[in-house]
Amino acid sequence: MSAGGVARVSGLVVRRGDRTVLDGLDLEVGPGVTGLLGPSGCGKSTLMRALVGVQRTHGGSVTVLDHPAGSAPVRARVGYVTQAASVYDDLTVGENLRFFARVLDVPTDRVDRVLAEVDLTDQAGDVVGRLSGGQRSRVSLAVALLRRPELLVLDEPTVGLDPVLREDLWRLFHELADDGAAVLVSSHVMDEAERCDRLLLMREGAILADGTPAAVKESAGVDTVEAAFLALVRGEAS
Ligand SMILES: Nc1ncnc2c1ncn2[C@@H]1O[C@H](COP(=O)(O)OP(=O)(O)OP(=O)(O)O)[C@@H](O)[C@H]1O
Repeated sequence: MSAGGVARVSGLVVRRGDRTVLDGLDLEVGPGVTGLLGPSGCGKSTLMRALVGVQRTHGGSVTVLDHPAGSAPVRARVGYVTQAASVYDDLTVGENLRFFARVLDVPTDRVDRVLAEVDLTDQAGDVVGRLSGGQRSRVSLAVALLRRPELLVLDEPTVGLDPVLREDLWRLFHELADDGAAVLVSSHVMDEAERCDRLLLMREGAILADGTPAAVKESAGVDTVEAAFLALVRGEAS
């Protein structure tokens, strides 16, 4: 693995139903905030599931922190937040966090720290079922942060959030990356691209571009990441 590499995908093949979603994909994920951007259905969630070791694969390999993805030595070192909130609606925010801290064998004094990180300290006594969508997704994120993951995989964490909350979350992703985590964030909206240290532009299971937002725009000779994506797609078609 190259210096700083946290996850490495090599020749990955994944079929879902009768469709080959990933067909020999190669990439590495390192420290910093990496954005995985591409249209709905291009395979972002499938790739993320493979990185955390919950996706059946049909070829190639996925290595995380020098171990096979999903294997016992890395499970506690990887955090994964899906699009569906995975917390208990009938418990309060604090009760959820304390419950998961016990299940995950994390000292319960981490709970206050992660609630502050996701800006939910004031909601600690609120029942999750009565929170807004953005607050609920931050509870799931707080659970994922309990074990201080070295690789944090976030599947469309900003969908449906208002601009202020999106801004706050992106700031948090960068703070986590500054603390040393590799943060992989998927999105199907290109306007999130500028917030990433590195971009992976994906289409139909393939990586079209890999680089900083500035480099991706410059190599396509355009001003926005969206225009770069379109130029790359047109270039492929011609
Ligand atoms: N459970 C499933 N069974 C069969 N095919 C599936 C299943 N889940 C996803 N797929 C197919 O796999 C392909 C990739 O889906 P995936 O969820 O990885 O895309 P995505 O880029 O994450 O999309 P989105 O942005 O909408 O979440 C899609 O064509 C989808 O139809």
